[in-house]
Amino acid sequence: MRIVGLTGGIASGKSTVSNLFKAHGIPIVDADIVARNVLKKGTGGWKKVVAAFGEDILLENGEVDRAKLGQIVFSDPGRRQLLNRLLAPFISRGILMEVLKLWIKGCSIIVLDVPLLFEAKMDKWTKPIVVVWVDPKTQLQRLMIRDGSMEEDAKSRINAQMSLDLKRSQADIVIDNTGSLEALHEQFQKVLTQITRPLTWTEFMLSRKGAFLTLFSIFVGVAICKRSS
Ligand SMILES: CC(C)(COP(=O)(O)OP(=O)(O)OC[C@H]1O[C@@H](n2cnc3c(N)ncnc32)[C@H](O)[C@@H]1O)[C@@H](O)C(=O)NCCC(=O)NCCS
Ligand SMILES: Nc1ncnc2c1ncn2[C@@H]1O[C@H](COP(=O)(O)OP(=O)(O)OP(=O)(O)O)[C@@H](O)[C@H]1O
Repeated sequence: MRIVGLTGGIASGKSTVSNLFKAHGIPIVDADIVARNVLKKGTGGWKKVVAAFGEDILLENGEVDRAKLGQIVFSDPGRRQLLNRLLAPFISRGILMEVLKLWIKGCSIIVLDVPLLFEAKMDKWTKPIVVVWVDPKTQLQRLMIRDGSMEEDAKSRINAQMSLDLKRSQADIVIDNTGSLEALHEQFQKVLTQITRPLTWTEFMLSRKGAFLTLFSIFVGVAICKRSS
């Protein structure tokens, strides 16, 4: 199974791109949805977060007040690291379960849409890594419009993530989403062709599976030679 990593910055257009993958029948594992599920009332993640942040972050119905928790963690790096540390094991486990389900279903290619793919060191699970890049001004504008947020709040959310330029430098494939949706669709078609084509022999040999098969063949070959000598 090929696991494609899809990442970028907040409001850079990951969900827009992942919807295009979905429309082409490619299943998506969305880390934001997994993260929401592991913070639902009564779950292990919820208990840890309530114990660390206190009941003040709860709504009357006992669910986490996401807007309130967001305000706390996006304005305080220490509190954000604490939240990340508490939720990371639940989120990785949740993502792994979703991947396993799709593997059991026999999917040959899936896309992991993870905003913090590099920050959470999940990049090693995925190949190729697609980064949706956008210029900083457009990113800020789109974020403020989408969330109806003030500039200061939007900036603090952008600054809570690794810089988009650094993410771009670590990508296998970059989608520049600064332009129109039509321009995005055009780039997407090329990316789709690129990631759905079969691997060349060299790419396969350089992949982990290829390296494993090569080592395994050498090992079996040596064992057979030893037996027959
Ligand atoms: C702080 C929370 C409650 C705010 O909820 P809210 O509904 O306002 O935002 P939402 O979850 O939709 O996230 C929107 C975007 O914020 C960014 N973001 C979310 N969490 C983080 C974080 N810890 N650090 C940096 N950016 C983040 C992502 O780009 C995400 O797509 C929520 O984001 C959360 O629980 N974050 C911690 C879990 C996490 O790491 N999620 C990212 C999945 S890898
Ligand atoms: N090329 C585009 N032109 C105009 N608007 C766009 C374009 N691409 C995305 N948008 C809009 O920008 C906003 C952010 O896009 P999207 O929600 O896909 O980002 P995201 O990276 O998934 O964000 P998050 O990290 O918060 O989940 C949305 O309102 C979306 O409709």
